[in-house]
Amino acid sequence: MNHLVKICGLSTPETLDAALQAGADLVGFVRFAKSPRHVDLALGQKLSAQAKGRAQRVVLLVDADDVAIADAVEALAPDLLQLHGHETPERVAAIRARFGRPVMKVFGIAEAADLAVLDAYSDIADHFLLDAKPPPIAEALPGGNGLPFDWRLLTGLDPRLSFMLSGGLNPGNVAEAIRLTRARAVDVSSGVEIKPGVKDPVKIEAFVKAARAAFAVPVL
Ligand SMILES: O=C(O)c1ccccc1NCC(=O)[C@H](O)[C@H](O)COP(=O)(O)O
Repeated sequence: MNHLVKICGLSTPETLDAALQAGADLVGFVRFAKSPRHVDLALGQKLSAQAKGRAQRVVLLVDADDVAIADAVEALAPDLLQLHGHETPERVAAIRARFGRPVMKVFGIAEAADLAVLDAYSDIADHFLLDAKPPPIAEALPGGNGLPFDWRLLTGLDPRLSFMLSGGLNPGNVAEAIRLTRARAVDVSSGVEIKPGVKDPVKIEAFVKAARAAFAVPVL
């Protein structure tokens, strides 16, 4: 995974266009009914068609069953499935085999011990996304909470490990996050919004620019 910027939770043609114009490499569509960013199948299909050939299209699912995944794959024809729930290595392998799409498994990080589980997925998931663990309150979403985790937890990771960084990133902090973690790919949702579920084209452009500038700084 090399120098990629993903804008997640896009749900209107206008903000999707802003992400594409800004040069996002990946665009994410959330399929999780409780989310303010959830897209139904008809809207998801329309947005995905708009992004086709311009960015990698990612469908985000949370502990989805095969029927829900099949519906999303048929309607949105994603390039990548982002699994944002508690999917076991066996479940990730089964989804990958059944749906024939690369899979990005998400890991919630709050402490060093949370990184230990990555090993179990290393031969199974195509990509890792390291996100903040959701806050321990009943109404918290599994992701998209705009909360960063302590990026210093990643400094001990094997430098060959490729991962996408997310959780509370925004145009103002993404450069520091890249510098500290040496992430080669970043993902944002809340940090480019005016309020939950409402993306801001100006913030989207600023985020992509800030990430690209930070990626251009040589790693020492
Ligand atoms: O965005 C949502 O509403 C959402 C719902 C359920 C699972 C995941 C969700 N979002 C994930 C993301 O948008 C990102 O991959 C990641 O969590 C970063 O989000 P943020 O901290 O808001 O930038």
